[in-house]
Amino acid sequence: MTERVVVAGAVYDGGRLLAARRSAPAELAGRWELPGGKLEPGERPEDGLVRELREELGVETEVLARIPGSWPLKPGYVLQVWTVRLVSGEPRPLEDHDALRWLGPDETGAVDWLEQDRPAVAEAARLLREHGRTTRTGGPSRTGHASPTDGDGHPGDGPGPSVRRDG
Ligand SMILES: Nc1nc2c([nH]c(=O)n2[C@H]2C[C@H](O)[C@@H](COP(=O)(O)OP(=O)(O)OP(=O)(O)O)O2)c(=O)[nH]1
Repeated sequence: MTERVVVAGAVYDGGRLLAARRSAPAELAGRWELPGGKLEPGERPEDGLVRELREELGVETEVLARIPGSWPLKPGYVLQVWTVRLVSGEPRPLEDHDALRWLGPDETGAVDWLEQDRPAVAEAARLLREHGRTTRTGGPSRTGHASPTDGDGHPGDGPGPSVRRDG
């Protein structure tokens, strides 16, 4: 049996990771996940992920890199995860979710993730922490500009509530 792939995004913006709380089905409702959905037959994973994030959250995204691994879900389905950069739009819980949260790399333990998402979330947080040390990702960049190349950056200047500057 070929397994069907569920593609999910570790969506980054302003040095934080997006968590989405499922509203359905009943057995998953209330638990947090990386947003995404089922890949259509013949669809490239990167294309499917951009499509799902547009449908579910109303945002445009750019897929960055695969987080190595493949995690079993319900029988016949596996989860694969990519890091994703938010390009434009403000994520809204349009489908499948009833709440969204931006979490700093040291805050990912604040929500009750689905078990199957935990390894990818841990790796996404690690990458975010590592990346945050070498680039200025502290300030929110949800307006679409993502080239913090000049100026001092002052990562704490923006309204982002949960950005840590240490480390
Ligand atoms: N999107 C997503 N689904 C996950 C994750 N972890 C996990 O167990 N799942 C499960 C929940 C669902 O049973 C399945 C994904 O289905 P979905 O309902 O999000 O997919 P979809 O948007 O394509 O919806 P549909 O075709 O069923 O209408 O995988 C995750 O991190 N992201």
